[in-house]
Amino acid sequence: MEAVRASAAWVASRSSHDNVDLQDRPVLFLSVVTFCPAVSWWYIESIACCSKIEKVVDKIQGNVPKVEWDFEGIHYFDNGPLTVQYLFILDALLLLLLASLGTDKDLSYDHLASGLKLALEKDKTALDADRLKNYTGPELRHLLNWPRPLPIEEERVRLLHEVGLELERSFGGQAANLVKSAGNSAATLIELITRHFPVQQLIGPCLAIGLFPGSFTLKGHQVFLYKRAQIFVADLWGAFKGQNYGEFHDINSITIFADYIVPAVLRELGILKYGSNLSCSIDSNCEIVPGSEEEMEIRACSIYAVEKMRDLISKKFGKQLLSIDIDLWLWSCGVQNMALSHHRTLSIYY
Ligand SMILES: Nc1nc2c(c(CN[C@H]3C=C[C@H](O)[C@@H]3O)cn2[C@@H]2O[C@H](COP(=O)(O)O)[C@@H](O)[C@H]2O)c(=O)[nH]1
Repeated sequence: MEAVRASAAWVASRSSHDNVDLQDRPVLFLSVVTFCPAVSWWYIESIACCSKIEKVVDKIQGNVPKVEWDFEGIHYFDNGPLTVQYLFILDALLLLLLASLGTDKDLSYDHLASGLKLALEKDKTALDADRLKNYTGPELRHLLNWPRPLPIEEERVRLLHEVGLELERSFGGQAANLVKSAGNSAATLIELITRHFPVQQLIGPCLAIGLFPGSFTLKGHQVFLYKRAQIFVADLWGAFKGQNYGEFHDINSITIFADYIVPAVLRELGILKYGSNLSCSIDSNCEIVPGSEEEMEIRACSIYAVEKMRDLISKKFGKQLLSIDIDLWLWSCGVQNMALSHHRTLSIYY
């Protein structure tokens, strides 16, 4: 997504040393980097890259370990439209709740993925649009086999209703039709998702747009992350192995999905370096305010760093990697490292 790349580069270019330092950050060009992607990238490309990113790229010799989609064995897959419906609902429900401020993790990604899988195995109509429109909180709990009220249950139920309604209104009730109408273009699919599933909400200082939230405003600039919508595309690509519903001619336009895990892995690798205040907040589990400069910088610099890594791998080793593959590698490392210290933001817009 060019919009994601350009805005991540813009945030990276103006990120303060006090928060996130990328070492090869284009600080000098702060005032000239604009939203015009061509201009942004020209300036950023002119930065000599002799940083930690290069060291990491050299160390792995441009070889990113291949991580298979569903390496955890928790997703539903039947090679057809029901899988598309499943992935769409799963990604719509990925309201991250950083459990963070508290102690234990409530309803993790694994719970959601395997809960919905089990529900579909029991009843193939469980995710039909007319059912989605009518679920109540307790019914959703039952569907997910979750013993107590879900975290932010009302919000999840509201989102399910919206998904059901819009799928019915515009796509004959089927997420597979939404995917078909994108004509094998990842960028078009993301555009369709953010256009058809809009919800405007003001949270803290930032405006999050979309049931699949796409953009945030930072100092008057729109910053695009498209995390969940891009994850949906990546899930289709991974599940269907680039065929059928997973065939996208522009899959290389997808960036990483800026969550809280990938930045923590990049920090561990030394690619992201946080200033002392931010380091201190993260290491002592303090909340990072949603929509704050710190949060945006952490997420956008992660996108920028991985794009840089990808470019370097291409230049030095002649390999064209997808950001999706780098993301899955980093993410899978992160989820397996329980001791990883990550930023904690209490937000449903992840
Ligand atoms: N960057 C990135 N972030 C990802 C994923 C995935 C799942 N990808 C699937 C695709 C193939 C594999 O087999 C994976 O299962 C989830 N997440 C995010 O992690 C968070 C987990 O929250 P919690 O469990 O509550 O702590 C949540 O924000 C969720 O949105 C990914 O791939 N990359």
